[in-house]
Amino acid sequence: GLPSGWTIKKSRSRNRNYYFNESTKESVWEPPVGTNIQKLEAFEAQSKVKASHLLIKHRDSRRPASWREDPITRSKEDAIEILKSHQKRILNGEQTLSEIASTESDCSSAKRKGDLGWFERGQMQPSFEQATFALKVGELSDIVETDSGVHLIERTG
Ligand SMILES: N=C(N)NCCC[C@H](NC(=O)[C@@H]1CCC/C1=C/[C@H](COP(=O)(O)O)NC=O)C(N)=O
Repeated sequence: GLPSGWTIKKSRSRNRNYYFNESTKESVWEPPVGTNIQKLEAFEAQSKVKASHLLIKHRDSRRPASWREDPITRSKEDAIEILKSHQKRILNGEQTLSEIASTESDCSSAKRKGDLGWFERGQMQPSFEQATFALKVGELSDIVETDSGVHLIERTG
């Protein structure tokens, strides 16, 4: 929604967006004249997502250890079977992802019921990011593989 020649940049120092004009090289905090504010707000809204996840690691994980088990020696196939059993219980409403993640997730986020907080593109491993941004708020992913292991993801924001 910006006039041509302008781009949005992320200011690290003040954790907010600013607007940069490629030709004049000027930076401004407020959207330049001619910006379609509705479109800009829609774009900025979908740039961050909030999610919780349940991670089951295996012996080929980039770090085959966790708060709950060290070392982790299960095979990737076994990790997928374990995650499928959790997926079934979540899908039939027996348990929530948060409840299971608290005791079963091999990520330190287990202490926060699997919550990873808000994140933007470029922060998580590509397959995890892609899967999360494809979810609607409240939706549960299918099994997602990353170098960390295998995950179920619930988008919460
Ligand atoms: N911004 C937030 N909240 N934290 C930084 C996350 C860094 C990011 N992490 C991941 O992509 C894995 C997969 C999705 C969640 C995640 C968690 C990993 C999984 O455990 P590990 O393989 O590291 O032992 N534990 C922490 O990082 C990365 N680019 O490596």
